[in-house]
Amino acid sequence: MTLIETKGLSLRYGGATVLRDVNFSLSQGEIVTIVGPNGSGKSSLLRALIGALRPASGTVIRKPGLKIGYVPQKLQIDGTLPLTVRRFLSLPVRQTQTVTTAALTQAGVPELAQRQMTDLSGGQFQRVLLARALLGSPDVLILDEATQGLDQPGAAAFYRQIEEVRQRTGVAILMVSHDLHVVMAASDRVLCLNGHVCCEGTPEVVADAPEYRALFGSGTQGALALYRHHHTHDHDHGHHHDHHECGEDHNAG
Ligand SMILES: Nc1ncnc2c1ncn2[C@@H]1O[C@H](COP(=O)(O)OP(=O)(O)OP(=O)(O)O)[C@@H](O)[C@H]1O
Repeated sequence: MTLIETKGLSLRYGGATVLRDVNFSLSQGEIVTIVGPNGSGKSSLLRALIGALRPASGTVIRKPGLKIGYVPQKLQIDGTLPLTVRRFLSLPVRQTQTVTTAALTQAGVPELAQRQMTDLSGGQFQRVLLARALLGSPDVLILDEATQGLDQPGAAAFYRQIEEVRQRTGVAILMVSHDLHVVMAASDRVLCLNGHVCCEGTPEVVADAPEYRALFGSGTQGALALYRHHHTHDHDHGHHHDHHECGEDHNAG
């Protein structure tokens, strides 16, 4: 079932078009990653999908009643305020202990409930943000560079947790990431942006695409083989592995 879809979506800030003609869809249970160089329109696409940015042309279609959980890149917490993890999860909407415990368990960190937010490591903090996004059982989880600042094992562990959540709950996951190696391995489908959709498909197809290699080089191939784990499920989304010509100037190499 399609949860979110864009048709011919173009986005503009003032007179500048930052993304044009994006046809994209996210189905139930899918993990899709958006990659692309800095300024290629990744965050703008996320903002359009959650309704925070109006299309210049084209449409965004969300399934009626769609619930979206959002994991931001970072969140500033006032270091002078004592705030336990459990209380943080109860802001701004009060949650029962059962609900917060369940969310923390899903995020893989049930033991953190009584800890102070300011005492958490980067990886633990991101797990708590994940738990917060899972409150209310979303249909879609959107993560905007949620592993920024984590080392590679930390990022890999975070993505494994996401995969586990997906398997347990069937939530669809859309993420923006610069951790190309890890992300490619954790995704069903990758969307490579550069002001438009450069290429799209399974991680293997995208890593092989000349458009992707022009942007990122060919170094991800080996890492991909190393990190790739096998999904036992099978999705039939009917997506094509599209390759488009990249009109932008590539920063080759
Ligand atoms: N509020 C804004 N007003 C004007 N221009 C903006 C605004 N937000 C983003 N842009 C521009 O739109 C383009 C796309 O930005 P966006 O943040 O979507 O890229 P990105 O792919 O997420 O980049 P990064 O990887 O650096 O986070 C950039 O050229 C950026 O400068």
